Amino acid sequence: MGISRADLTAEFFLHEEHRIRWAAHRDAVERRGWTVRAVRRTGAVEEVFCAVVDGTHAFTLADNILTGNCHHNYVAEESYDGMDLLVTRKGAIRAGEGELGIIPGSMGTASYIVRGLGSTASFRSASHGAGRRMSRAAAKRRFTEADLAEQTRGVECRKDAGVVDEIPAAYKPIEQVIDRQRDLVEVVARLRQVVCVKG
Ligand SMILES: Nc1nc2c(ncn2[C@@H]2O[C@H](COP(=O)(O)O)[C@@H](O)[C@H]2O)c(=O)[nH]1
Ligand SMILES: [Mn+2]
Repeated sequence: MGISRADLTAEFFLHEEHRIRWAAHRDAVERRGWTVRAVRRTGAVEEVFCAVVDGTHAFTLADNILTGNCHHNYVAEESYDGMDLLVTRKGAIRAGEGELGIIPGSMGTASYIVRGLGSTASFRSASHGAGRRMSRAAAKRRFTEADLAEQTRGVECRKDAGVVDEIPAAYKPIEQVIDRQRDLVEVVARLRQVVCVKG
């Protein structure tokens, strides 16, 4: 995967020094046709944006925001009003009081790091993402690769027909989805989409 200078805008860069370096080398020759065939150790040290904490699957973002893996399809034994229940979170995350979670938008829109408010009305749960506004089949009928390229402009990601069913317009507006669950979570950080890797 490569990030091409020509595809980037100044807003892409989180660090001022990186923005300045990019601006100074804008006219550098692009090597779009190149293919990575091998990766070797060079001893070079680069600045990174997050660090994994051993054993916990947690990592920190800029400003020391601690976050981590966030499951959204599982069953857990939990107690409510003295009753021991099996809570199934299928397309939902746990939002216990003070617990951190991730609520993503789509390939082209923002993601949110949130902190649960522990609402028992939702069995301490919140949404696991913006959620679909149309099926994968409907998205494929309605949108083209060109629409996908347009809606993911500035994001380094696949833009081919194979992922048109995940086009941003196939999902609900993440800002609205977050707004409508203010009683379940508080926003810790809004993350701007830069790279999206499909597994
Ligand atoms: N940041 C991204 N968010 C995405 C992507 N594909 C989907 N989504 C959002 O997450 C939920 C859950 O997705 P799922 O594929 O696990 O069902 C979904 O409702 C979207 O709001 C993505 O590529 N990047
Ligand atoms: Mn997806």
